Amino acid sequence: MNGPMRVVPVSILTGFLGAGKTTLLNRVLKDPALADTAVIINEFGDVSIDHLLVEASSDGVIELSDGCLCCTVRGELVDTLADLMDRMQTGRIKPLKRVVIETTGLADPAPVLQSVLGNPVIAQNFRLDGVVTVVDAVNGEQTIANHVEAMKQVAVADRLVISKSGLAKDDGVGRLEARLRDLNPRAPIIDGDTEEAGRADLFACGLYDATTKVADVGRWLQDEAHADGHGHVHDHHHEDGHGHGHHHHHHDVNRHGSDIRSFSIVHDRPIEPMALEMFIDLLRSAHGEKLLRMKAIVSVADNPERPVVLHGVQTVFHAPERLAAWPDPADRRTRMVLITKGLDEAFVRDLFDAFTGKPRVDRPDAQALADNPLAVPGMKF
Ligand SMILES: Nc1nc2c(ncn2[C@@H]2O[C@H](COP(=O)(O)OP(=O)(O)OP(=O)(O)O)[C@@H](O)[C@H]2O)c(=O)[nH]1
Repeated sequence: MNGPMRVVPVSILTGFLGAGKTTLLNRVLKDPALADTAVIINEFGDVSIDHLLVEASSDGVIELSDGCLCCTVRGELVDTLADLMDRMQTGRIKPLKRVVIETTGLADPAPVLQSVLGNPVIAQNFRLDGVVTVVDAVNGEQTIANHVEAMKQVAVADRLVISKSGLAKDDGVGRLEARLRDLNPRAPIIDGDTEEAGRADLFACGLYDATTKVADVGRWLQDEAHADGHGHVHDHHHEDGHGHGHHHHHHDVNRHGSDIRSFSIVHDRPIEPMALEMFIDLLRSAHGEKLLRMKAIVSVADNPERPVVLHGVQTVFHAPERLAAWPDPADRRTRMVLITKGLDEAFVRDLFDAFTGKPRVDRPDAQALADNPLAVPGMKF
């Protein structure tokens, strides 16, 4: 050990699926004041895309394996923080000024906070500095009403950032602000489009203090601390007996509702633009409510050298983005991660196969699907 270490502030960046966490993080990370920040990201889905999209130097981003931070990989978070400490103390990495943890959109923040606040080893070296919660101006109100995790994410926040205000309907932002105020009277509400939201001090909130939040927050944290009956949170990510890298969705799914599923589609040939457009249109128009999140990096046949990144958040599909090149040139497969609520995986796979021309006797072909009156035009690549 090289003498006493500084206690490193930890910021938690949370917000529901697709709210705009990674977008905000990418902006804030450009602030030179955030040099020497480690970013820990966590993705819900067995094919990860997020690490390809976070624009920090690759060694600054640590990806926790498949599973959700608030349940299956919570132990992994504790291990990761302990490992960072060890590497700093032995001089293998420069002293960190800050750690930012981006949670999955489905994360219940209470157990994540408790991992940092309640673990004695972690608490010696890290302090929880603050929780920044991103709320999407288009879907936010509805999402808070429908998902208890989203409501808790707002209630525990030190700062609330409203994203996508430019896409909201006339009085949408005002109504959302009023709802946020009810749930969290003290946290400043910041418009994500402002310069303020993109500065490093967004994350510098001061020591986390649950007593300044609505009364429920203290109770949630206490409930988590006592969850195992021993007053502290155990590392339970090995409980399925499979060890690292083999976490199973059923833990997460149990916690988040039995009809929430995450699955991925991997395809190794470029996809015709029209086929992709029709697949997305049909999925969105007919099943958008059940599609909590879709994230994809797609090889499109018109220019397979430059993949397209797609983001769907409930019924909203954001404008596709063409990357200049593949983030990892060795892997040029199309990868889609979907998080659905009450939408059958087999159905979505069949739809995808139909549009990408994988023949099967008992399935309608792409033309028949495209003739579906529910399909709406619009997604152009
Ligand atoms: N117009 C607009 N689009 C935004 C804004 N913030 C995010 N987006 C878009 O919303 C989509 C989802 O953004 P992400 O930053 O990936 O959201 P996330 O919260 O990290 O998503 P998950 O990790 O899946 O929960 C992307 O297409 C973004 O470009 C915003 O303030 N305005």
